[in-house]
Amino acid sequence: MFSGKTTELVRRVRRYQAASKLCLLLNYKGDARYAEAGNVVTHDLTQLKAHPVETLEEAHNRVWQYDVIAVDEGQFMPDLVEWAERWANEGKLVLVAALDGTFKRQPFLPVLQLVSLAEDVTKLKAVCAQCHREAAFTHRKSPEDAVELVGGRDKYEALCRACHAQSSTEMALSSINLNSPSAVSCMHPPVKRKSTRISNARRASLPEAGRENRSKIISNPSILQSPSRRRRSLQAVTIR
Ligand SMILES: Nc1ncnc2c1ncn2[C@@H]1O[C@H](COP(=O)(O)OP(=O)(O)O)[C@@H](O)[C@H]1O
Ligand SMILES: Cc1cn([C@H]2C[C@H](O)[C@@H](COP(=O)(O)O)O2)c(=O)[nH]c1=O
Repeated sequence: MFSGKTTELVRRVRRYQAASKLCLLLNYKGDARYAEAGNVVTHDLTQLKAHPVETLEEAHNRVWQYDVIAVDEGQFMPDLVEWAERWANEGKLVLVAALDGTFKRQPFLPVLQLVSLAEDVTKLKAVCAQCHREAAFTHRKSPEDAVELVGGRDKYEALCRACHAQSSTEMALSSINLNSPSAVSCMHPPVKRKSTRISNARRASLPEAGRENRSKIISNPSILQSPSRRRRSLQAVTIR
């Protein structure tokens, strides 16, 4: 999120409109964040009139009138692949802005399927809200676990690899109530693992309560997955 997907979609639609192309802009109906229902709105509040839908099929009976079909929030369209591919095969120019991954860095599968069907793919990045490097990932700041949770700055921030890993670990730690027997019983017996040892600086930053119990918790490798901050980024290159 915050990488400029909607900004780029709006830029391209306006450019085609300037070239007298008829453009249909579709947005996700479930995104009721903004007063003007259905409009596509960027995080810096640029707006463009759009048609709200829950599925792309809902728009099919009007698509014939347009040259360009632009879809925002493509990750929420359950029939994204089927209709984007069909309209493209019918000669429409189809533009899709979508998240490729969830807040857990899991794939939004239809979006990744579309990558192999598309002629062009642009992956945009935001600025890491913590360290100001390039940010390719989204961190959810609130505790909800469902994949779909509409929100903006109130619930999400863009983070780089290292800051995302660190924030996810901190969320996992803070979600464990140290006084709860169930939290304790789900832990593995403490294992000495060099790579998961907590530093004195990190220990000092933890809340007073339960500080001595933290070493038990971080010995559970499923909870602590933070890579070293020195780890390099993963760069993927696809060749067609
Ligand atoms: N961490 C951030 N990195 C980059 N841009 C940000 C960030 N936080 C807020 N913004 C603002 O968000 C705008 C991009 O918004 P938008 O196009 O809606 O992004 P997306 O659709 O990818 O979420 C930027 O132009 C900038 O003004
Ligand atoms: C990462 C992630 C995001 N969402 C939601 C949050 C926003 O409503 C949209 C993304 O909007 P943007 O145009 O990219 O700013 O998706 C979600 O439901 N689940 C997630 O994992």
